[in-house]
Amino acid sequence: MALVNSNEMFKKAYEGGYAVGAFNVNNMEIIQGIVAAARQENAPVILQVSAGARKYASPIYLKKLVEAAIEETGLDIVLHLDHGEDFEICKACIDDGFSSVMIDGSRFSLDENIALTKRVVDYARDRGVSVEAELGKLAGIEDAVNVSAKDATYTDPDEAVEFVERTGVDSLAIAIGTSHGAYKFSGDPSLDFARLETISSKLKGFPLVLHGSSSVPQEFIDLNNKYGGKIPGAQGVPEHMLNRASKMGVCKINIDTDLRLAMTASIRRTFTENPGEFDPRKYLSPARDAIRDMVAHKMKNVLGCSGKK
Ligand SMILES: O=C(CO)COP(=O)(O)O
Ligand SMILES: O=C[C@H](O)COP(=O)(O)O
Ligand SMILES: [Zn+2]
Ligand SMILES: [Zn+2]
Repeated sequence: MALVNSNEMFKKAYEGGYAVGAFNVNNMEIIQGIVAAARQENAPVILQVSAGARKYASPIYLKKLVEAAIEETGLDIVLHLDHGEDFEICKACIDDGFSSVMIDGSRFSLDENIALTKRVVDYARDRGVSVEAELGKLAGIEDAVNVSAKDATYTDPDEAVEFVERTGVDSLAIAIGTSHGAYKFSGDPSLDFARLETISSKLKGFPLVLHGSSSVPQEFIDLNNKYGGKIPGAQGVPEHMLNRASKMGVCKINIDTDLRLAMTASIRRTFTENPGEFDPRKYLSPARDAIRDMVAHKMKNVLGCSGKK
């Protein structure tokens, strides 16, 4: 039981043809729900913290909560920075004891992205911290920046090879049609599997990452809307597509929106069914259970990582 980097986890995932779930955490109940699922499923798990999460909860609280989760569950857990926007935030997280960081230079030119990523890799390597980078641009909302579908660019396979060679990065997030948030497709959902196939065949043995991989289950949309929410027309990545990707060199699959939907649906339900309730424990306990059940379902039926701890 320890805080571990993602290298060994990804090696096993690649060889085993499954993906590890990377779930965004912002508070105690979310962390507890996710690790309860990991323990129940005997599954590897990555807990990731965005810049917004650091701002909301303060890094020290999240770090201590994750340490508590490791101590309580006996699991190996990766504590990962999600979408680090510059060298300084990556360095701060590494210095704070994170075991993995993402440097997201996807908004820069190839050469600038490579230079920035290499700088983080050089700093992280000596400290045993794994580094994820991103090449290509996802549509959707990310740390309050909204990238429209027309500005999204899919990852070029040859650039991906050059990027990995020149940076020495440990994993790479690619753009093949997933996007952040609850509105991923306006028509039929589709991912560019031919592109994924090309990238993974050019980068044999190398772990790829998919961001924006919530499925936005209709069940949660319906529950939210039934109990007073207004989330019409939301659409995610179908689970069978994520399952297919998990067997094609994608070793890490990022999920945040589905946690938000599960948690909010449960809280809305409690409020509607028990309008007199005002004890936070009474609405946060079922919300935590809803997260646990949703994450366990992903591990078992989508990512294929149940039993792979
Ligand atoms: O990629 C993510 C976090 O980095 C989360 O994606 P979703 O918005 O699809 O959950
Ligand atoms: O990539 C985005 C993640 O869902 C994190 O979202 P956030 O920046 O609102 O915490
Ligand atoms: Zn990005
Ligand atoms: Zn992301």
